[in-house]
Amino acid sequence: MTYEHERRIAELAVQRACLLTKKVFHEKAKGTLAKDDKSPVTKGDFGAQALIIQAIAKNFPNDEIVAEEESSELRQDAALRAEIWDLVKDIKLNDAASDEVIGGSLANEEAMLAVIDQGKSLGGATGRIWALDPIDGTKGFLRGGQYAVCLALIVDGDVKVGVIGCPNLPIDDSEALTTNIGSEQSDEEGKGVLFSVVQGEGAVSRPLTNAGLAPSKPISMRPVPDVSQAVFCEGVEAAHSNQDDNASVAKRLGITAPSVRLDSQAKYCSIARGAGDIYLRLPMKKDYQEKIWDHAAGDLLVREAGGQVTDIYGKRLDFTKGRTLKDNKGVVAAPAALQDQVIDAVQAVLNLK
Ligand SMILES: Nc1ncnc2c1ncn2[C@@H]1O[C@H](COP(=O)(O)O)[C@@H](O)[C@H]1OP(=O)(O)O
Ligand SMILES: [Mg+2]
Ligand SMILES: [Mg+2]
Ligand SMILES: [Mg+2]
Repeated sequence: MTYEHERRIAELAVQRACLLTKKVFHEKAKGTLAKDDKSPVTKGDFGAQALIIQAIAKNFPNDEIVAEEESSELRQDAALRAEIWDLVKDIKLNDAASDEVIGGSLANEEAMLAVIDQGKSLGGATGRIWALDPIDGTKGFLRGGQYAVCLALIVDGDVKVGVIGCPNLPIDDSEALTTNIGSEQSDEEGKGVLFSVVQGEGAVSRPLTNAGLAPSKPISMRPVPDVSQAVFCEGVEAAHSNQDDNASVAKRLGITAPSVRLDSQAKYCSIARGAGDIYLRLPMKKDYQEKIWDHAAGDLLVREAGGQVTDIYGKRLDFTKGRTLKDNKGVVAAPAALQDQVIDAVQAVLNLK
């Protein structure tokens, strides 16, 4: 089937990167730095980016990569660089055949820095471009909450493949509906899900493992007969989306259940498997441009699971504009049958009509 090879490489690469992020998650010192925009980056972000780009470069050497991180801070910090190299050089899938297809050890620290910097593509409307967020929700990762390792393949501006690893999400879909997954200390038994999707082939999930891929099962959004019965998801960080506006939209729709707050693209994953129904990300700042690596995989996952994903104007997310979604504002994702109603409420709350 189309893109099956890309999907498998992406799944294995994300699964292996999750072994590294889980290791860092349990370490007290996560090697946190503040980037120019004040957002945090950790050993986990750099290490996961190196491992995933290595797998893409080995299998698809002509593809471009738009990735969140770059190596300049590490080039000035020998101690941190050595700590990351220590992690990266030892992480392997516990299944030789699986590790082989994404493996081939990096030679040394310098090779690791070079591979991290292969993620500097400017993106755009043509060609094969991977969008990589090695840790989405770094603040959640540092808080002990949800985070996700996210990878998507965009071909001529269209998302074809999406893979998201969520080490702290419950494996059991229904448990996810009843537990306050946003604030729970996690990463124990029963946690860790790998989501994947290919355009036209549907969305699936499987437990994350430390070896080869576990068997997958199809996932879909759950039917919501009446919008007032919907559960909505939103981010934990109040600076990333307008929680007051999100609440006003919910109220307008007659939704009384409290929101489920969780960091990262785990929100797209949750609604795609029926653990919640609507994802609202109403803008905080007029000038913030969402990044393609924060949405590409989740966008396709939700659409293939029976949903629609648009911005606050009801426009599909446009991945042809470079590294950011500069022609979109905010994100609204819902079951296809409810999307118009939700967009109407969003536009009323934001005075857009
Ligand atoms: N002002 C902002 N508005 C929307 N998203 C933001 C803003 N600042 C940072 N982000 C991004 O939101 C994502 C996390 O979303 P959520 O809060 O839903 O988990 C991160 O990728 C984060 O980027 P960064 O990686 O630079 O921190
Ligand atoms: Mg992110
Ligand atoms: Mg990130
Ligand atoms: Mg970040």
